[in-house]
Amino acid sequence: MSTPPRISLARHLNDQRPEGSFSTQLTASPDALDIRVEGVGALPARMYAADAKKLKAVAGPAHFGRGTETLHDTDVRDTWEITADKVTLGGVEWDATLGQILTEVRDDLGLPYGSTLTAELHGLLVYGTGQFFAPHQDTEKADAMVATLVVVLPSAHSGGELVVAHAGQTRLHRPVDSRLTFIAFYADCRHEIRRVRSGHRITLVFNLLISDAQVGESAPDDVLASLIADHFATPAQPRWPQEQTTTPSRLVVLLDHEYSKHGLSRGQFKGHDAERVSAIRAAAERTDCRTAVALTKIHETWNEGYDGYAGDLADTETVLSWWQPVDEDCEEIALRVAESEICAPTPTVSLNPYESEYTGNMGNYGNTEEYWYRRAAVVVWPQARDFAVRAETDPVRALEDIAERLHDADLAMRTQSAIDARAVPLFVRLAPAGAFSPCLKVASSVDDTDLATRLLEPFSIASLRTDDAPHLARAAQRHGMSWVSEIVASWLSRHSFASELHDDWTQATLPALCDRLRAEGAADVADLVATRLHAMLLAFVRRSSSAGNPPSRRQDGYRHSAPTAAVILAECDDEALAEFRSAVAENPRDVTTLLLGILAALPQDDPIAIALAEDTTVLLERRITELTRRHADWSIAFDGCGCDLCGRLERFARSSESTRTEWPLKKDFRLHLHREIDNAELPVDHTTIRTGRPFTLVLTKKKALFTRDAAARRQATKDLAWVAARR
Ligand SMILES: O=C(O)CCC(=O)C(=O)O
Ligand SMILES: [Fe+2]
Repeated sequence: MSTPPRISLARHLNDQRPEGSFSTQLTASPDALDIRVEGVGALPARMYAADAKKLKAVAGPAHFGRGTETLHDTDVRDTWEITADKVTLGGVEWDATLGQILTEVRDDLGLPYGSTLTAELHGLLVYGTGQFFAPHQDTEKADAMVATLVVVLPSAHSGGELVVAHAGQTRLHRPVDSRLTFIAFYADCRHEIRRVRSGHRITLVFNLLISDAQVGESAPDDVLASLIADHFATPAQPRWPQEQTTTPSRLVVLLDHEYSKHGLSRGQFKGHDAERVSAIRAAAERTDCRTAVALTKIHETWNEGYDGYAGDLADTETVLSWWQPVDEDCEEIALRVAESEICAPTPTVSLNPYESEYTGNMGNYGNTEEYWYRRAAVVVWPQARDFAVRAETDPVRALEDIAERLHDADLAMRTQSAIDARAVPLFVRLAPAGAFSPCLKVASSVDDTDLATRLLEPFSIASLRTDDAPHLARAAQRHGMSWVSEIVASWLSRHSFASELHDDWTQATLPALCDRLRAEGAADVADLVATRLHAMLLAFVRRSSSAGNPPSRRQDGYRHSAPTAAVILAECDDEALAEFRSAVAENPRDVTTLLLGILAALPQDDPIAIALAEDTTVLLERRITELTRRHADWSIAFDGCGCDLCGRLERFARSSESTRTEWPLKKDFRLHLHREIDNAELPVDHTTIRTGRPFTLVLTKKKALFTRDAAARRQATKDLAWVAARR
């Protein structure tokens, strides 16, 4: 199998590695610098134990930073510190000497030619015998801080070496006796001050700040450009024999140094990262690709080696957590990238993880070690796949972007979104909150009705807001009324009619949405939405009234959906109202609960309220008559499922004399009757006597039937009076 282009690319970038290093060491004559310390006075060019003693007398124990905290712990850092405000640097030649040193440091570290470094004194440190600073990274205190500069002052000592590590390499810095020794290193490199064995190590520590650090233009690199083009043209290597792979959507080139978001935004690249970034950008431009700077989180799981064998990489996951495309705003994202999209000139394993975890005894899996890293990266993707790449990274924003551009009726964009088959299925899968409006905007602007359907179908009515009205109107114009009708039907079908979401949407949004649609000249769309909901309302009434629906559940449903029904009826025409009235007349069971709720939700003088009040009155009067029970009348209204057994139960229930009956019945029949009685909430005791074959079902009417009906009658009478008072 041939080498994947991304691997050749990593090798190529390594070959191109410029001379820039992660640390450097220079010296100057001690005469170049005069130092005064408050409380001590001028320091001699060469210091001895007595000078160190004086310095310690005005110094405090040094602290170190961890996250946002400042800590003191002599197991981590054991040294004396004099803060910068107590130290004055001077000398006729000092500025010139430092300026020269900083230019050399810039070039040695491989920082862009043309950029300027400035040194900001952080403090003066005194390490006595046994003192040290454990391995650590310096916090980049200012946005522009790229490196740390240490000036070791002439003072005899042994030990106290400064060791700097980066990307698997370490370098040991020992000062040059009787000179000022300048050691500079990138602030993200781990470094330590080894224990001082004798004498005193005395240093000045500076933060190095960079300005004018824009990445320079690189001469186009033909090899790089053709490798990038190959990467996007070559399907990923299959991970198992039959795997169907596609060509990668992006290339993620991992950088070697660590950066803050701010540093990346400002293009403050360190060492050979700077060259790499500019070379990649130049090559990307030549291959019609776009680029972004990004931050990644990498999680590696290693199987532990045994018997001296190295472990192997069991699993790795890389997530882009933040990015900033060129000339655009930055954005927090969360996108998993495939291994086949990653180019790592420096392997992640040779860097320092920010967290690690060892898991022993994993049964079959052996022991594993897990590591987490943060790495900066440059992301490259073909202009032609811009939409798909952005859609995956941030679907909502990508759509908004397209929607914006479509607004200008940009024909090119229109065709692009229409043909971009890679992206649309993604929205359908994600249907993220917030994507609805941009999807609707796009759908209202493309001629491809099929694409419009695919974009909008996955959503529910709950996503449709009043502000979407103009776009819905436009989409209706473009794709036709039967298209809107289908789309609206599918949005509405996502929730059942009396569900909370449905109710909330109808009550909060429907009236204003219909108003807006009418104002936009799309009354037909408003009517369509209202008609669809009206049809759902009628179906709900029919469904609710079925005999199998327990009365208490039916009443609850009616009580809940009455305000929604009122809103729907208010949007409908006379014909629709007439239909509703006849549906109510045909399905009278408990429907007064619905009607009373609707009346309560409407103003008294509303024509709908007036019409429905009439129906309510008729139904309540009829109900009061039904509930008026003669003394010792034991009849109970019941209609069963229509089967013979239910017929027999109905005769028993409706009989005004019969109060108890015993039916020897097989188990299935008994079960059916138990269920029917419970469902209808009949005031009838139903127990089984478990003797003989078959067992006997005993039905006994409960006295509660009299109190129950009396209470219902009182309530109906009250309701009737309430309706009358409103008229
Ligand atoms: O003392 C030094 O040389 C450097 C100390 C250091 O690493 C720091 O202040 O962060
Ligand atoms: Fe440090």
